[in-house]
Amino acid sequence: MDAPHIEPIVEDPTAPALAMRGLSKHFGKQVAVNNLNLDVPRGSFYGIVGPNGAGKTTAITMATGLLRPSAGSVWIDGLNVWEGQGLEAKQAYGLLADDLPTFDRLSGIEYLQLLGALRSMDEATVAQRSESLLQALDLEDAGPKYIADYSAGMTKKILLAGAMLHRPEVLILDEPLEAVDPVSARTIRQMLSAYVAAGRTVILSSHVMEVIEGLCSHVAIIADGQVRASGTLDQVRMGESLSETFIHLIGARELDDSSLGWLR
Ligand SMILES: Nc1ncnc2c1ncn2[C@@H]1O[C@H](COP(=O)(O)OP(=O)(O)OP(=O)(O)O)[C@@H](O)[C@H]1O
Repeated sequence: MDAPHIEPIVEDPTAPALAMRGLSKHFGKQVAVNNLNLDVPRGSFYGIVGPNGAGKTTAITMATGLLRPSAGSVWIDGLNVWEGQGLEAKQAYGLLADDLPTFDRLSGIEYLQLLGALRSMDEATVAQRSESLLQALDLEDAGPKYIADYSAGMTKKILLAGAMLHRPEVLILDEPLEAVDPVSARTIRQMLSAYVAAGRTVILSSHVMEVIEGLCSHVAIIADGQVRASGTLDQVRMGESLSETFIHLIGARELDDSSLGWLR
């Protein structure tokens, strides 16, 4: 296999939609993210993949100002997240991640109203956008109900609606299609593609290579807290499927049949 493509980072970190420079995170002796450098070009649909424990969630959490890095800097939409522009940066992105608070005792509609108020949006715009998002995501009936009573897929969809409500420049989504039924998944794919077509940036992390290959223009493979390959989908795949590239880069592990003989 040829050397993997790693797209060089640009000189001006305010130019990309998201720029990570020398980003590191240590949890005691555990190095979760290790001097990570990555640019997400504006207007791209950017996939982030990597094995379990690669550091994807930690990097995203630091990039969005929710977890302080041990070292390094992050710019979102040209705004320095950790050095003085964190509040402005929070207006510039929308985030869907598993451990976000969902305010279970609010209904879906109230949750969107709360987010709208926190983002200083006017009520009429919030109402109009909420209605169209709930309709598109097949949550019309669920809208007045407590989020505590939502299924996993419904919760994912209301979090997605919340991330999109203020029409951010950069949408960052950790496994947005997980637990979502195929009809809703198709709608979400169409919504995200339209979002990118309108000139905004979507960053998506997923373990499902077909999702990344079907949607993304660019991809980064992350392992051990570092970028192992990055660039356009074709630059990274180098004529293979993304799944094959991933396995070549990360290394396949063969099942040790003898130690699992008891399963038979
Ligand atoms: N709060 C924490 N305390 C200690 N270690 C942590 C913490 N959060 C993450 N880690 C460790 O950091 C490493 C990276 O974890 P992270 O959740 O970022 O990986 P990931 O790529 O998102 O994995 P997955 O694909 O399984 O979601 C792992 O080894 C994990 O155990």
